[in-house]
Amino acid sequence: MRAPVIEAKDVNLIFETRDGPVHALKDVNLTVERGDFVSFIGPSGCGKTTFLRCIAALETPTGGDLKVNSMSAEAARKARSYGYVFQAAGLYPWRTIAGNVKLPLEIMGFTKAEQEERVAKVLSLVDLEGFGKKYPWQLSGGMQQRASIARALAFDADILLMDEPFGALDEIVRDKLNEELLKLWSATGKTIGFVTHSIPEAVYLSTKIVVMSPRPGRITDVIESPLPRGARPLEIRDTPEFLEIAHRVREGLRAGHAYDA
Ligand SMILES: Nc1ncnc2c1ncn2[C@@H]1O[C@H](COP(=O)(O)OP(=O)(O)OP(=O)(O)O)[C@@H](O)[C@H]1O
Repeated sequence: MRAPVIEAKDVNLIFETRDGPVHALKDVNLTVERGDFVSFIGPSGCGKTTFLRCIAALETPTGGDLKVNSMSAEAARKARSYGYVFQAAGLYPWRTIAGNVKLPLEIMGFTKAEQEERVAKVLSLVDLEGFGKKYPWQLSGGMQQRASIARALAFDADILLMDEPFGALDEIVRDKLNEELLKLWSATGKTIGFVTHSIPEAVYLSTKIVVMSPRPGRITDVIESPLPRGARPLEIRDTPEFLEIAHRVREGLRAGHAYDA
């Protein structure tokens, strides 16, 4: 049996706002195992980002229990258990690509030689060899996002948290990055938590799809994908198995809305 990396038991998070309490997460129960690729999908406000932020100890649940690598989320953050990729690449324009990727390593006190070695390794993992000396503005949006993935991978955390990393990119670039991300995931064996609004993206990438609904933010379905683990050709999206899972996700999203009405 694979080891659990994320274990959420009855996790609740209520934000106290001026307009009253907002139940961003209600009774969330989820186990993510080592090497899983988990997508969180659901309409705006269903708590996808909040849950990812709880895993990263950027938010604290108001109830329940959340373990990351068998520790509290706070301890896992201190142990540098995860890299985080945001929707916007967020690269510093005054630093080169290598300089951006290196930044967390500088902060963590890696030696210069280790920094160089790791930067070369992760830039090659995201297919950006030869671009280390360029500045962010010299790269396309897709390449910038690959650089931000490299930065999140630089210190070799075994969990990668990605909050709609490809949401702002056009579909062709997104397809290519999805394909590359799956290759990277198979090559590294990382556990990935991935927020998306796109059904095809969630189904194409994931071993587990978590369907969520808003008001209160909650999980309405967890789908274990029968598609093969590892690299998947983009054409898999035309197979009956793929379309069947996509249908189940769509039904889950629709059911969540019905509950809302
Ligand atoms: N810091 C905060 N203070 C108050 N309310 C918040 C805070 N962060 C999130 N919320 C509320 O919690 C709910 C869940 O928000 P969250 O951003 O997690 O949803 P989401 O599913 O990621 O949405 P989107 O797809 O738009 O990013 C929303 O109602 C949001 O307004």
